Amino acid sequence: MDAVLKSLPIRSSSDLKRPTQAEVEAAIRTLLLWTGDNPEREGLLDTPMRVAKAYKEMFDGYNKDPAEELGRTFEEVEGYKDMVIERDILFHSHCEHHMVPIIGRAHVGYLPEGRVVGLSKLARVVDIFAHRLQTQEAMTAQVANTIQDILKPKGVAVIVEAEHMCMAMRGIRKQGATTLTSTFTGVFADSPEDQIRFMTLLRTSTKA
Ligand SMILES: Nc1nc2c(ncn2[C@@H]2O[C@H](COP(=O)(O)OP(=O)(O)OP(=O)(O)O)[C@@H](O)[C@H]2O)c(=O)[nH]1
Ligand SMILES: [Zn+2]
Repeated sequence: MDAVLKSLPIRSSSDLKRPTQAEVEAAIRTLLLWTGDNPEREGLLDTPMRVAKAYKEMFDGYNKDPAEELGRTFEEVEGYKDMVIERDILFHSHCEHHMVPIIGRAHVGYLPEGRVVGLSKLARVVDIFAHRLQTQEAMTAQVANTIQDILKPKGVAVIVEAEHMCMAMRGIRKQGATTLTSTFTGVFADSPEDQIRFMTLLRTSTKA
């Protein structure tokens, strides 16, 4: 549990009182009134309950510890010394400013140092951080730094590209604009050559 709390972007659990289901549903009912709709009409009667359930699922990253996902490692495959890259990891997150979706993909690579991790675990780490309120910069750094700290490879490279619905659906209303962020740790941090190789491999495709 301590490890979970350490990885959370919040102060400390003692500062926070988790609301009851009834309190959450009342808050959602207030939001329904804020839209101008009538929470008593038939179609909206169960909406507070459904939204509370949906929030539990969309924000389940607060209850998960990325260290657990990265804890099970395998000995490096003999003879393989190069980068391991999992690209096009699709994710959904929510921006911490407006609580509306961020939709994008993450590309995660690392240079193994003795141990490798199951490929799905890289995507799980992305999802854990995506399922919290985020800025794209923070999420990118959290994914890279967590893999670096727990797996301790020679280096980690993470690139995230995403569309922020708060820029598409409201405010400036620029549909299709995407934000690119990157974090390079370990040997990647000081090696433009490795960063370029990572980006070159990301663009490499054997698909027709
Ligand atoms: N750096 C960064 N900014 C973000 C991210 N998600 C949303 N934002 C921006 O956060 C800013 C919040 O700006 P504010 O002026 O406080 O809020 P606002 O009046 O709703 O801003 P507008 O979106 O310009 O209408 C906006 O410029 C958003 O585009 C993110 O992941 N990273
Ligand atoms: Zn936003």
